[in-house]
Amino acid sequence: MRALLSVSDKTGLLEFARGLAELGFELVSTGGTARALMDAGLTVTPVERVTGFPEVLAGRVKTLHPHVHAGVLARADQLDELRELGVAPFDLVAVNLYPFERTVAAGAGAAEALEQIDIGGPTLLRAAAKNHPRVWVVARPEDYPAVLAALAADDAEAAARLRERLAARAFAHTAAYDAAIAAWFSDRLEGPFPERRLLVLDKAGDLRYGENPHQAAALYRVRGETGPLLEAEQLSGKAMSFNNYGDAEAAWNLVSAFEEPAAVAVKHQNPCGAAVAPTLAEAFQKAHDADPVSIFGGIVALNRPVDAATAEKLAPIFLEVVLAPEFAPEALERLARKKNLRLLRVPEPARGGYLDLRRLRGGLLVQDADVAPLEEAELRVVTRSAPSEAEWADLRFAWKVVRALRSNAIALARDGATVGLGMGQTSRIDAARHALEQAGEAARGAVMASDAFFPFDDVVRLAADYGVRAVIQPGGSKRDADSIAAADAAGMAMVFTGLRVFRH
Ligand SMILES: NC(=O)c1ncn([C@@H]2O[C@H](COP(=O)(O)O)[C@@H](O)[C@H]2O)c1NC=O
Repeated sequence: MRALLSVSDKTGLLEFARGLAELGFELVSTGGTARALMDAGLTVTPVERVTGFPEVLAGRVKTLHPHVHAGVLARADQLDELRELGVAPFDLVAVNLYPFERTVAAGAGAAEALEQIDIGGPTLLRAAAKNHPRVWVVARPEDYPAVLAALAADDAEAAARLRERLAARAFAHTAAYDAAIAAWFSDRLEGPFPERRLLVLDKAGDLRYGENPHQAAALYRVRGETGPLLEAEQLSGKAMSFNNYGDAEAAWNLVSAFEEPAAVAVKHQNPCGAAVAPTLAEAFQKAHDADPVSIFGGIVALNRPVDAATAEKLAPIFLEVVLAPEFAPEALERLARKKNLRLLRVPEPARGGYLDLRRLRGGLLVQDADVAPLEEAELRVVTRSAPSEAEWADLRFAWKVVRALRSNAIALARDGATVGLGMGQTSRIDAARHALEQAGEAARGAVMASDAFFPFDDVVRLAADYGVRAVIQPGGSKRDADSIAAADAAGMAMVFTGLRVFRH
């Protein structure tokens, strides 16, 4: 039996090769792999001896030769033909590829990136995978132990099943490799919306179920991307559910928008309370008090390490998930006592652009994620009175919150905390009504943010009736003048952002 070993990542190589040698395999290898094996005292046939041709062009051509590929591709019923050609068969191919993705992620230039496009390796993997009824193909070091075990066992059927699984993995591996190369070209030549985009999804784990118990679900990573929830470390509690992930991401996105200590509670993708304060414990208390009913069973995101004081406030409340950049040991000890509460340490604030993908049946809507900052230079006071300093702070705060709500959305805030939220309504006046009714007396002296312009002056008039003092909204309606006049009549200040922030 003969094995061809040609690997860039030499993890586990020596143990694997030793195991193969003990099973009676002759080992054939390319330059660096052969050297590593020989240095470890193993007997190796250099691939040049098989091809009768040196490795040339700085490694661009090593295994690309009929004496290699005929040996890999010959079916069991073609071995006589192979013998007549004077070519010996290969029974196993273990190849892993030049690290193209890692090289370009490290900022390599075009010339270096091109050199890292493996040609011979994928060719070998595809050939061996095609011929899996006879040949073993091993593309990942983590598969070495299973292959050795199957070779040592006397179960031809189980071995054939494993060879088929390995073949499927090898084709997925080379396809993903080519997808990374294609993405590298298209990013450089076509930008984020190329004619064809190849998404590679790697399973991160099965989920117990989807949005509802009758829906099966799993979590996947998008190859080449990272994200706060994908990088998060679960410190305690039950496994995260499908809905937990969605809600935790929504909470993390909003809490990451604040510089000062902040707390955000989310239910069903929408914040139900958000607040900033000099300390995290105060911020959480304010976010909780914003809607002490809805937070029940909610998800809380905090943008500072959770200290003992905050943990004391979190502990009595039934929550699904708490996520934060860190947990102090006392806080962890206190909260981990609650077995059902999931605690997530999230290393990175959610910052920077990414592509937002939304599924249609048979299609995908792709857009830049809405991370555009509020441009101070774009802010325009359009009323006779301007916001006070405290109102400005609340307007900026409310604007961040309204962006996180499903449209149509209205957020009311006061003293760095939400006091009323209206979201997911089909009319803006209904969103306003919901927010104002929820706030009640707390609307007096509060500020209001709207995710899109006011088509009529009704929202402003209603807000004035409740005592709202200042409004922030994109502006741009045909009837802006009516809303401005209503604000002026009530002595309210109004600021235009020039930026619409729908979330559908
Ligand atoms: N050109 C070839 O014929 C060729 N054959 C195998 N390789 C790659 O060479 C690497 C191993 O090289 P070495 O054994 O010299 O460290 C592997 O990643 C393998 O995928 C090749 N290199 C690139 O295409």
